[in-house]
Amino acid sequence: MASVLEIEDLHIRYKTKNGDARAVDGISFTLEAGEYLGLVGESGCGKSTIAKAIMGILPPNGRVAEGTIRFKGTNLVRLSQSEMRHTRWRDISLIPQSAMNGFDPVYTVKRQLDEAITAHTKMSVGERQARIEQLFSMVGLEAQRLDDYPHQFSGGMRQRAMIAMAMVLDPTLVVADEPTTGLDVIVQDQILQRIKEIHDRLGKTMLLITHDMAVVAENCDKIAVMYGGRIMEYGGEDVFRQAYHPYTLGLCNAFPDFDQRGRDLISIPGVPPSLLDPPKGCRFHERCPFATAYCARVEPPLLEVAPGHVAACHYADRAAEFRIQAQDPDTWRPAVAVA
Ligand SMILES: Nc1ncnc2c1ncn2[C@@H]1O[C@H](COP(=O)(O)OP(=O)(O)OP(=O)(O)O)[C@@H](O)[C@H]1O
Repeated sequence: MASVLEIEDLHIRYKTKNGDARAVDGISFTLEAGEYLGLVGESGCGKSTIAKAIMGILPPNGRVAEGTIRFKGTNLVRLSQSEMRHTRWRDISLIPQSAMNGFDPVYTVKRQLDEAITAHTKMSVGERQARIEQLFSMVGLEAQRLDDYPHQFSGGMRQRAMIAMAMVLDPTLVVADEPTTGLDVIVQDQILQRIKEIHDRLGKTMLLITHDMAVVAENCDKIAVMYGGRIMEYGGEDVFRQAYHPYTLGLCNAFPDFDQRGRDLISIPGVPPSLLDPPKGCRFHERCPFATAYCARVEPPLLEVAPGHVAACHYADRAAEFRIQAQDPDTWRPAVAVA
């Protein structure tokens, strides 16, 4: 049987006045039914672009230049706008960033859920009412709030309602793109908990996009680490526990609560590369404390480092040594000059 989502050698470009930004530059990954993948990486590495391409909502200056996005075997890249409209929400839905979620302020939340059901199904009034009440209960909203307008909800409640909207047509795949942005920490936890419950109880296939390593470590069973438009490391929970890529090691160092070591946070020096003209060789070499001249010249392929675990580092065989050195702040202090 076909995988739920199979992305192969995906390249996405944005036209800008300074040239094409290669936001996604040769990415492949697969999501099997019921998997929960966390896509993590610093701001600007291309995470949201992947979400938009899956949903078929790239902005006008963005395009898939190469590669395929297969949903249950169908290449979404080849679908017409109207075919994609049919797939969106019914088969694949999006939980967007809470700061910019998509309710219309002039209609009640119930009416907006009802319209989504009416547009895609032939349910009777009674069936629709029952479905909406079930969705409200699933996301932890009280039924007496059904007739409220979006502005009568708190930010956290609106995001719960947004999760209900994403689930309204019982899609196979749910993409959550930074779903807790702008919410306070306690509400963030509650929202992530709800999403995880939906995954666990309904067996939904999910893709969670976030820059927060701790969120991915807590929620997801598969992890992809992105940098500069490419995947640097991919696998199960071991991606964080037994990282092979120096970038993953650097990200783990930079996050609080990520482990119980009670250590100081260490940030990765420098900034991510420009995607208008990405560096030659390994995209991370300019910030990597372990890089050599070879890294600046030759791009490392993603190779298996352990069963079900791949990493794109020429020196993955030295990972045990890197893991120890990466815990020393001095390792990350100087900008690394590569001859
Ligand atoms: N509409 C656009 N036009 C031009 N360039 C864009 C556009 N949208 C994104 N980009 C560029 O594409 C790259 C990837 O952006 P994207 O939003 O996918 O990254 P991200 O990892 O999701 O970042 P963030 O966490 O900040 O949302 C960035 O360099 C960004 O500047």
